[in-house]
Amino acid sequence: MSENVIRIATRKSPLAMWQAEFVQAELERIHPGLRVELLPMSTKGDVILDTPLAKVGGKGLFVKELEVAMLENRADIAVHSMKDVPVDFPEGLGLQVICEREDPRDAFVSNSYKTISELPQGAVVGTSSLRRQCQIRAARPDLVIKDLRGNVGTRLAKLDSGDYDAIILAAAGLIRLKLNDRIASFISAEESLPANGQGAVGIECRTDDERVKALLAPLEHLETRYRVLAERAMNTRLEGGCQVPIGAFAEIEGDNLTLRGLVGNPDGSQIINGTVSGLKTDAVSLGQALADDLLSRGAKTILDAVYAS
Ligand SMILES: NCc1[nH]cc(CCC(=O)O)c1CC(=O)O
Repeated sequence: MSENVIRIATRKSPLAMWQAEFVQAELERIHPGLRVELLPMSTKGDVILDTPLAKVGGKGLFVKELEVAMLENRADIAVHSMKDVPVDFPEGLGLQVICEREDPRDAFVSNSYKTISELPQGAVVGTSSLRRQCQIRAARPDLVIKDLRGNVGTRLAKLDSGDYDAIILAAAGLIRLKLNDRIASFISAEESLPANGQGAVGIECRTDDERVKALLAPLEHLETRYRVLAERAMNTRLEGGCQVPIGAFAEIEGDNLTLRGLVGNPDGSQIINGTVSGLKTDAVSLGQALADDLLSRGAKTILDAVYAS
């Protein structure tokens, strides 16, 4: 590989392309003379659209092909939404950089209503996220949750065609695609605790590629790293696949990190909440401690029941 080129493997969805082009522009800005090429590709997750995501094997489906491209040296880096990155990496690959986080909240999107509480009895809400479903049903058991797949544009088109009264999307994706005007309201973390890593972009590369690692280093945002490390550590300790409603959201003030976590069941009839605080440099152990706390207060029973079903 030429010394002056970095190749980015990316999914072809508009949001994935935005994220890859963002990293491309940042790298070219920081390193004059560096050429950054995009290698757009389809993943299994993009192809299987008719089956609920929770049933087809989950988030890893969106990253496998990108990882193979890096291992086969057809690409050097992959840019991911941290929310979609599985906790384990294949041998030889690692998450090198976490970039500054966009708004981590969920967004309420509707052409008729401003907030969840404005929705009439029995209204139909679109989301395929068990985390969102659990928290919405806990607050509003009357609402009907209907599966909603596809990229952001597809989901908005399904809302506009009248299949749903409202849909829930990550605010970050809408903001990045300049679709801010579709956000009827932001859903607070109290109403819907975000998913671990939501709104953050991470960059994966070969662990032995010192040239690429040095070029990527300036894109690192340390505060986001601590937050996402804490959130992911909680998920990892819970062994949370995407079959289980889990929320994890960290915030930092000064040197202090506060992590809120939640485990529930899909119908929202049970939710276990918890919070830990400590030094941001202890992000991983804080995440693990919160997971243990949730497990000891009922999360274990919920997780066992969900996995057995
Ligand atoms: N699950 C798909 C996905 N992965 C990342 C985002 C949004 C952007 C982000 O969280 O960084 C979305 C769409 C959504 O949840 O609405």
